[in-house]
Amino acid sequence: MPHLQKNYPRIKTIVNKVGSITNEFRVPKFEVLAGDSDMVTEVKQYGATFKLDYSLVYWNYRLEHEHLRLISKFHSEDVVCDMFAGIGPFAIPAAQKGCQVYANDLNPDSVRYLNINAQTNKVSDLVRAYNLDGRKFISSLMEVPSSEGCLVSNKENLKTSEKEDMPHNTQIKLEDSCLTGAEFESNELLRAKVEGNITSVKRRSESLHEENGNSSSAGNCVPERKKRNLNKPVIGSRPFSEKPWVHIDHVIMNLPASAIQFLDSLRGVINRKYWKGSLPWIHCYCFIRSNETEDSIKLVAEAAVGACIRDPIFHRVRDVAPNKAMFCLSFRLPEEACIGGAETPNDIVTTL
Ligand SMILES: C[S@@+](CC[C@H](N)C(=O)[O-])C[C@H]1O[C@@H](n2cnc3c(N)ncnc32)[C@H](O)[C@@H]1O
Repeated sequence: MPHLQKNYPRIKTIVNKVGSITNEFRVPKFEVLAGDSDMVTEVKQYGATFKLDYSLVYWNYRLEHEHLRLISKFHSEDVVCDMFAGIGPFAIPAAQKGCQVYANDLNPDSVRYLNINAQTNKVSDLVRAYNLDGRKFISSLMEVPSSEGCLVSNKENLKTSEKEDMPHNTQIKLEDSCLTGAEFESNELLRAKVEGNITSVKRRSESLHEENGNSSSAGNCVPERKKRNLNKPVIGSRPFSEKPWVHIDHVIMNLPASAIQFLDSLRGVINRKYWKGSLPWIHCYCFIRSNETEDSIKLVAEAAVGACIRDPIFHRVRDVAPNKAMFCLSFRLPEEACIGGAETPNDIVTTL
């Protein structure tokens, strides 16, 4: 077979996916049909190279077009937050475009490869990687530090019934969980972090968004381009915005089986007093079964964020089974979901 000859000897292992994915990290099980049992490999998507271990992390080559579609909506100066980043198929190309990316995954192996891939693709300066549960990640990221004059956590401003268990000192926890590739490789440093000997990872303080002022492009998925010095080269040329609580343009939530249940973590985390410019676009992936509709999914999302969602955009990503399709629900976070935003309406229907 000519194509086999062409690929030989690069193909070292042939595997077959077995069973369905049930584990938290969405890692499929494979049986080795031929070759090495080592499942570390390299793949390419739209000019980026990704190293991964198929036996340890999630990877789905079928999402290439979707990764590209979403990134095409971003502008080079956008700040992106990827709650379930995996090994970086959104984060790396977004950073290659010039975006600053806060990328998180609960799977430590995914974070390790995310950092390796950021280095390989020369975008380490624009990617901050975290190893936290998605909820903790977003609440920590949005926490206004006391040095900014905010003495209580954002969640403290919510009604008691809406409070979640907020970890004390979340800012320190967030910094402790932000690991560069080199740090991840260093067991000693990791141990020191766990033991609390190191409380922060050095951060550059300048905020890109302080100079941007207010801008808004409600109803349009492509945010307005912000003013900046166009003489500056895009990639790696500016300090990373270290104040995520001041502005983020996009939040990516690609965990289709349950991302919609994480939407409540966006409720009451943004404090309008500190936030500059328009609210972020949320890109929440979900499955829609034949007994569900876009309207029913919208109601679930509204109940989670505690506010009406205006002009949602549903994009069909792919069919995953005869009665089940993967969608991306994109919407701008409503003002009512923020502290100091418009008042939360109490007439939201929560039943399906
Ligand atoms: C469907 S994969 C998507 C990965 C990547 N964004 C992509 O498009 O290929 C979902 C990822 O979410 C991670 N994950 C699962 N539960 C999580 C949680 N509670 N908090 C953060 N990440 C989680 C998994 O480890 C997995 O890497």
